[in-house]
Amino acid sequence: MTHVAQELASQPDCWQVAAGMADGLAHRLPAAGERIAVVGCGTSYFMAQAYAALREGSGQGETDAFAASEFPAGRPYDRVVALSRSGTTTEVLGLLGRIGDTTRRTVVIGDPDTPMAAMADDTIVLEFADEKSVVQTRFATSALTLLRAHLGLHSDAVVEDAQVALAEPLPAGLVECSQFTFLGQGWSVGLANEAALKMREAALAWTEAYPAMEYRHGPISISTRSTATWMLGEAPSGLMDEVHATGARWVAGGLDPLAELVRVQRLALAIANARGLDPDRPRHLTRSVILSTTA
Ligand SMILES: N[C@@H]1[C@@H](O)[C@H](O)[C@@H](COP(=O)(O)O)O[C@@H]1O
Repeated sequence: MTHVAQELASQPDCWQVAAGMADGLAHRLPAAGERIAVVGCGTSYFMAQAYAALREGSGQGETDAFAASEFPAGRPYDRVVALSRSGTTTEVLGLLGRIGDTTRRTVVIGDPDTPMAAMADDTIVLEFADEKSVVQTRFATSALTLLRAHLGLHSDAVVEDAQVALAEPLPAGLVECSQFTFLGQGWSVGLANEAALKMREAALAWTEAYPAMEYRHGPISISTRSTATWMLGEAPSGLMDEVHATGARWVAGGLDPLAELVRVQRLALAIANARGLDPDRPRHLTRSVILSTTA
């Protein structure tokens, strides 16, 4: 079994551990009313997008998400929350070094013995969710689960949904599709972006991701009979019919969107397998990107 397959399958257990940590860490996570930015690269950025939408939606305070390389200068945040499995990603280190001392730096990382920990005011380590693989699954979803639980938006039902996502057969015929589009709304937009990234990283699949309503404004034009359009979370009314009219396959499930992401991770591995790819050795990728110049 590949590392990524093993790590992917441990997500229900990891989410339970992560959610169980939320109360004990409450004083170290953003308090209601704080103005925060949440940052990361790749998968960690997409988790940041999801968390920002959840926190804003819950009325806990202004929350902006940025790819670490795009963090704007001069914004007066109370706190920056950086997500990074490796704790070594150059763009995150660069921004932690740039921000002024009036902004608190909280990092959520997988490995304590890393440069990011040394640059932070507070380091939350999710060692139990760290991974051997290049392609991230459980670290990112566990970090999001911790943050989601801190907002009071996690329940055991999410873990049960993840178990269902691991046990149920994948929707028939998806492995043969030639193009995949993932759609989300609110916090699941970040998850749709992550779903698309997983399919690219592990399976070299042509994937796109959009906010569900944006899909109607142009991207739907590439839809064909060999497209799969996968909605994470509840679909806007009428969208399924519009997708069906293009001949594409529509996929949607009643699971929590984070558990739906687990189904997509499984699909990515199934496609990698069908194409003879090793998802533990994804093309052109490394576990962490360390650049010689700071973005
Ligand atoms: N190929 C990896 C991505 O899969 C990962 O999401 C990103 C962020 O890594 P980290 O969370 O360690 O900062 O780094 C690289 O780009």
